[in-house]
Amino acid sequence: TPYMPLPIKLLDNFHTIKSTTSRLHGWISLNGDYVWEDDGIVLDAEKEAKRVTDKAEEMEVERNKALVPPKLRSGEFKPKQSLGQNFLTDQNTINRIVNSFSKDATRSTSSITGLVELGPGPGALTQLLISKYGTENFRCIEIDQRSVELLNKQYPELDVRHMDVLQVDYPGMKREINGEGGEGLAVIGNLPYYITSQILFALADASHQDAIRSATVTMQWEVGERLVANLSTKAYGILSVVFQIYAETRMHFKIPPTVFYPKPKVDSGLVGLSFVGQEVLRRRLCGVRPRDLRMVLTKTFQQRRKCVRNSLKKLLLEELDGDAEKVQSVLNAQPQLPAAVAKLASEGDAFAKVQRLPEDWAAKRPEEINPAQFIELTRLVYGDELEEGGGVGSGYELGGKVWRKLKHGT
Ligand SMILES: C[S@@+](CC[C@H](N)C(=O)[O-])C[C@H]1O[C@@H](n2cnc3c(N)ncnc32)[C@H](O)[C@@H]1O
Repeated sequence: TPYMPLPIKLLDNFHTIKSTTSRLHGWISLNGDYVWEDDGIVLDAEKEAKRVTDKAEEMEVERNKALVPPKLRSGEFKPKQSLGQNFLTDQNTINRIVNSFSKDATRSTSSITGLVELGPGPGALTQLLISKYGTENFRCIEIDQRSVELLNKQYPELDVRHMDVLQVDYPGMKREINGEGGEGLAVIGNLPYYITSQILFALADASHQDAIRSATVTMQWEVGERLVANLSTKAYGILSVVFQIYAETRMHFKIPPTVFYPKPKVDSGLVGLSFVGQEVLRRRLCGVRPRDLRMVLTKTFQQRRKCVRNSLKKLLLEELDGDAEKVQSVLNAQPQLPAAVAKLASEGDAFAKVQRLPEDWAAKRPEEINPAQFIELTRLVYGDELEEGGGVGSGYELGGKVWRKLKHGT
């Protein structure tokens, strides 16, 4: 259908087809049909890819021209500050957010099979999402009864759930839409900023069970900066470490206060997260338990100016029943990577390649330790679930609620 998202992944494949044989074997048209070389059609792959992209964007612009953000009659829907209600009023920004969502959600697969909007409010994003994806596989989560009523009236087919976004059972919702073992959900939302971190941590937990594939969400600019922060910067902290282990993160663009009503006092950013999924996550953690990682991160970043030796000493004393000698020997250890991680590193895996702790790790501050190294630091303090032969122990659960218990902002 003309409303199908552009199959970016398929276009990637399409390039691959050309590069391996230096001749074009096939191409994909806008409606998802393949045409094979055998059909007698030979095209310039890059030109065709560009043509398809341009055409899709042109159609998108045309289609969205008819849309305007919902106008609320005065007195009908007074924004509540306590619920973080800052409504989008600019259709161009709405289009850009939804376009970024489509890209994030189709990075590893060609189509979106289940989507969830967090906090639809009066429906600025909802309207465009329905026009692109329909209502069947779409769920909205909203705590404000007024919004639920408004959306029910406007889109009777749409499933709007009147509930707290922090109580969503994502694995259950995924099963409901896509069945057992189906694709993870794609999440979108202009979030209520007062619970941003908690929402994100709940998504990380859900990704333990492959319930979430991607999230494209607005947040306060500074929080977004923390998610994508590089090592040794002021913004680097728990959010950076967790989400750079659990996902690929990207800052799509900055959003000024002027496109919201009422105008927030801060700049916003649209962040895209593509969760790596259970299999890659298990490989990255290689037997380390997420709840232990959480403890190490909390202890070290609580005292971000202190070196790791000092901030972990108390924790180690507790773990090692007060045996100061053992604590010293851990703090002086030069740990090797587990064989499975070393193998990945030697094969060029970008994450594993930087996973080994440096010699002077104990003298470093937490902001100097990269996300992969935090996994090794946790292994050192708490051990892991690896068996004799180096395999991951049976019964090794990633966990249901691990991250979401963290206090907001830490
Ligand atoms: C920033 S507004 C976005 C509204 C709309 N999507 C837009 O872009 O114009 C955040 C929305 O989240 C809703 N909300 C706030 N706290 C919530 C919670 N705990 N659970 C579910 N929804 C919540 C608010 O009622 C509001 O509609």
